[in-house]
Amino acid sequence: MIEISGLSKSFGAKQVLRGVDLVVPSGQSTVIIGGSGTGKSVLLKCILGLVQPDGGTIRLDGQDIRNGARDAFLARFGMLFQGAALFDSLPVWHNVAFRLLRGSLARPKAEARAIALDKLRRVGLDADVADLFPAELSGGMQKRVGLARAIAADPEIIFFDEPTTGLDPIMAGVINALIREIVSEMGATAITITHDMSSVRAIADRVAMIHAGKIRWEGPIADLDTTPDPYIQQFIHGRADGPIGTLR
Ligand SMILES: Nc1ncnc2c1ncn2[C@@H]1O[C@H](COP(=O)(O)OP(=O)(O)OP(=O)(O)O)[C@@H](O)[C@H]1O
Repeated sequence: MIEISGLSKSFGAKQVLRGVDLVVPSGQSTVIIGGSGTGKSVLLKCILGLVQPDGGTIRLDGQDIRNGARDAFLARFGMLFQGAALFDSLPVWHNVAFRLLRGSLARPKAEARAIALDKLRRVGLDADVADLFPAELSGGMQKRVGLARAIAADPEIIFFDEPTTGLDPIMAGVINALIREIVSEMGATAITITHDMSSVRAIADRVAMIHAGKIRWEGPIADLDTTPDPYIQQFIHGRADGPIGTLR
């Protein structure tokens, strides 16, 4: 379980997070929604320790993330970055096995390759893709490779940052279904940032909306459509009129 309480972060005069309180239950898929620039990525970066918050606490299984070994902490996470973020100069299998070839998770090369091939198979890619370079793959295939990389070390917690951006609706559906399957199969805790409402519905057990630096609404996906919260209603229906200003 990840417990975030009173998290705040400013950049210069700009207050991005103003006291975020959120509990992310283990083994469930939580999706974070909110307008552009509301601090969704900053929140994830705070959890990963890539951005230092100004105030508040983040606990993982009861322990403050500032205490304890950094390497061991990061080894528990997997991450699918926006745009897949593959290394162009490395073949696909090497991209997937990246974290298995160095650091605390290092394995012998042959074993790392075998794991990479297994994870590629898991996301629907054949072994003949393993020795290609990322530039030789379509955007959807690159996303799958990014997904295989995110699960390569069997992480307990996986972050998906806008997993369907740039994909056609069918490929987006395939990636959503894969994410859902992987999370259920691995029993992993997932946190996804997305603007894509069909992704929210396909992936989420729980939804949290961030607005004006705080969690505006949080609840099970089944309550999303029926909540009277005007911010949620405006957001999920994509209305220009409502309490969320459109001049940003
Ligand atoms: N390192 C940084 N230095 C200065 N400002 C930053 C930094 N990182 C983020 N910000 C600012 O914090 C705000 C929130 O950014 P963030 O990337 O978290 O938004 P987001 O909700 O993920 O947006 P989007 O949905 O468009 O990706 C933005 O105004 C951004 O400019």
